[in-house]
Amino acid sequence: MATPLMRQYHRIKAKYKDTILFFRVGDFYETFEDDAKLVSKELNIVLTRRSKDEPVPMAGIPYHALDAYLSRLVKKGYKVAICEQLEDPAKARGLVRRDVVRVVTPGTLIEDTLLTEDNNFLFSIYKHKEIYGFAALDISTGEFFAGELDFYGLNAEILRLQPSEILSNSKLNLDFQIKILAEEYYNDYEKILKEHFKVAELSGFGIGEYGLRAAASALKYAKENTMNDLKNITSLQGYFKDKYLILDSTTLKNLEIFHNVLGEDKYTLYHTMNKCETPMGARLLKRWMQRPLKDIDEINDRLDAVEELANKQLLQDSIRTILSRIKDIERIKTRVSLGRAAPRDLISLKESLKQADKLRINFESKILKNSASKIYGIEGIIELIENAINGDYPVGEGVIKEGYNEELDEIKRIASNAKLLIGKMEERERRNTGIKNLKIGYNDVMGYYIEVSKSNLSKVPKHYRRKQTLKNSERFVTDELKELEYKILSAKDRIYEIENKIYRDILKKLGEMIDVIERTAKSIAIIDVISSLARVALEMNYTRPEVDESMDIEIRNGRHPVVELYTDFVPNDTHINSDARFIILTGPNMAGKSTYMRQVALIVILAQMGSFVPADYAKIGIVDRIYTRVGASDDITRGRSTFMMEMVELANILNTATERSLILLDEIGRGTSTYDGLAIAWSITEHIHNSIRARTIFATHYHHLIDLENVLDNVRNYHIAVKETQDGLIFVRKVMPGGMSKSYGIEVAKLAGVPEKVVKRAKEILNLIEEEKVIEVRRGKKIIQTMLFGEENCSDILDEIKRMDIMNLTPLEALNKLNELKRKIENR
Ligand SMILES: Nc1ncnc2c1ncn2[C@@H]1O[C@H](COP(=O)(O)OP(=O)(O)OP(=O)(O)O)[C@@H](O)[C@H]1O
Repeated sequence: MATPLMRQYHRIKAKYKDTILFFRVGDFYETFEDDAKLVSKELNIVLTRRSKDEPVPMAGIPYHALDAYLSRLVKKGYKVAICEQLEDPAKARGLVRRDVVRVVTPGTLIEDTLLTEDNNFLFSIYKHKEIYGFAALDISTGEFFAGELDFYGLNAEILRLQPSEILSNSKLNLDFQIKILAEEYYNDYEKILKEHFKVAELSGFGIGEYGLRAAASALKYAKENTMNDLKNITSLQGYFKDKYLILDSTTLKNLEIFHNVLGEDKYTLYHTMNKCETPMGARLLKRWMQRPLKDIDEINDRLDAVEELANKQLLQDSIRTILSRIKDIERIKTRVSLGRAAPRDLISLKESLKQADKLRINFESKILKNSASKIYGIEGIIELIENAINGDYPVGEGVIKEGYNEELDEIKRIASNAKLLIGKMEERERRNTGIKNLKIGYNDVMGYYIEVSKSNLSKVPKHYRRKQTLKNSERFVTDELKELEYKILSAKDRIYEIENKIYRDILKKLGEMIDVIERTAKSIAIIDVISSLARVALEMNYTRPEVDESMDIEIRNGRHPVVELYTDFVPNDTHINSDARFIILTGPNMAGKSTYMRQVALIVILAQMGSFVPADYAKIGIVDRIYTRVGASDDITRGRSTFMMEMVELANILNTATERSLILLDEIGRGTSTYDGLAIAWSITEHIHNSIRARTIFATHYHHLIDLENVLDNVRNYHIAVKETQDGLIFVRKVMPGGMSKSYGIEVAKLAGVPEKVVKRAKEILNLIEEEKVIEVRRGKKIIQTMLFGEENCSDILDEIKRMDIMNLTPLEALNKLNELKRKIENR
């Protein structure tokens, strides 16, 4: 028979079946039964039994360690329901009332200790046929946006945002863990959104129905789990992909924008460019990098701002000093509006706003001017916190400043008076009784007492009442002492109550000014990003790019922003325009082909996000999407071969690229036979050149492809020069016009330390192949297959046929001639 406590547990657990239930019992959060087994395994804590009579598996954690354990479970993707005691166990009659106050899921965190500086997105998907409505909500910052995408776009958006939790109305073939939500989360979308945003019409959002459904589900889910009405989420932005340069997931990966090939954060474009001083700035920089712009005016506005700060180093320095003193007020704002901000938060907010005030500088450029002008109305907040908050003290124990509330001050006066009187009383009683070591002490059990040592007991006056006998002394109380004690203790309770009420009021008042904090946080973020871009521009010697509607990508002395940090970098030029749209780039392995192609793409991305670029000069005709087909990595998880992966990616490029896109191809067709590969590479080049007409750089080993320059108008050959010396190859890393008709695979193999014998033999075989014009050599047999590439190999036979005078041949002679020709061909 279960005890009442376990019955209560089961009742609550039944409502939160899909979560781990943390059940508060005294100073512990306990888990029971299957939860306990799981938790003990995942957190490596002891699995015990509740009691001998009730052998339920149990594992508990001390209440003060909650956040640390929570964070570990949530990181592993678990949902945890926190069940609290809703009344003081000392005062409860019978079983303490308990209920769940919050369900913690990875995508709905607000606890500062569980969050990193990065955004923490909850992502929701509503699939309808081929349309994917989606919404991304970060309740820790209040950011919320929604839109509609196709499958590729959806995938890219997920990769970009790295959400902590993904919800969906239906099963999807994605590489991410997805939680299927009931239809009701999506169906009531009109009601959910209208009520939350207090609007009569949803059309104002400019977001399609499926995007709205996804948004509603995210909001409902977040509200349910936080058990909060999430007033901090004040707007829903439309996500319109036409506005941005699209970087799909493959491209983000290949260009190492946010993660390098090893999946780390360092040696990435973001890491290089992020010199932001505030978390708000760092998050915004990431957003700008995820979504470079296409609108020339908007890009130039950003560039103007970067230029302003890049040119004024003193101003830049002082702005950065100011920014470095600003805390994450975007997150504090959220905690204020959720009523969860701690005194420390308010102090940080006040100090940050004081700094923000200094950013109201007379800027020249539009964006900076605009941002500075939006920092206003902060005095009220600063004043309120300054007047009310005493310091980082616990609420109820002195957090409210003297002079803020009369009633509180009065009670504090009474309490401190009583304390003073007790202090005086000690003196007086020593005098009156003549007991020199008489002491007034305090403990939680007895309250105030007068302590007299055994040797002085005879001097104790009659009105002292004995309370406790210790080894060497006795403790007494008097009516007067108890009266003073009552004053002090009841004052303490009152102070606790009043301070809590005042504190809540302050949070409420701040909550009413939340738009001021939000506006200021946004301005700070923008100023921070601009100053970060200006700092990089200055430190790394970047230049302002020209951005226009042309088809040009003209770069002089361009550099790879990341590789240049750790090598002696050789800058290179790029000349792409409407006449020279398709670059075929040849050069041996290790020459720097991939680095060069990435460098071009990164410069385009930087330019369109409004940054200066690593080059002496750059002119970029707006690009609408960057495609990359780089390197070969097996996608073992999906069971696709390297070649298959390559073709899937190619299909995507060929089906969706436009004339405005930039395509980078590295070694197409490597995973198949040489003929196949060459044939595919050839026909893809023709197709992109003739039909898609996108700007393209194609790095290849197939030096046969350089012949295409003669056939296709807009193809240009370039190669990366190497020097051949007696000791082998030297890479000079210089991109030069013209194709390279030789590949240096064997030399590179030698450089890599392949044994001399193997290298020598490879050279022999290569000579054989080149002399005999064969391309396959099997098992030591010399010649197996004649190369039929191009007509010249049979030209002597063709000449012979041309020369033949058929009219003067007898049938037998003709037959003999035919036989002879056949034998000739067979012998090749
Ligand atoms: N312009 C440059 N200046 C200095 N070092 C460079 C330059 N370009 C590339 N490198 C260095 O050369 C190395 C090889 O470059 P990369 O990977 O681009 O060669 P690759 O031609 O693409 O080789 P593969 O065909 O084998 O993939 C890189 O590690 C890089 O550090």
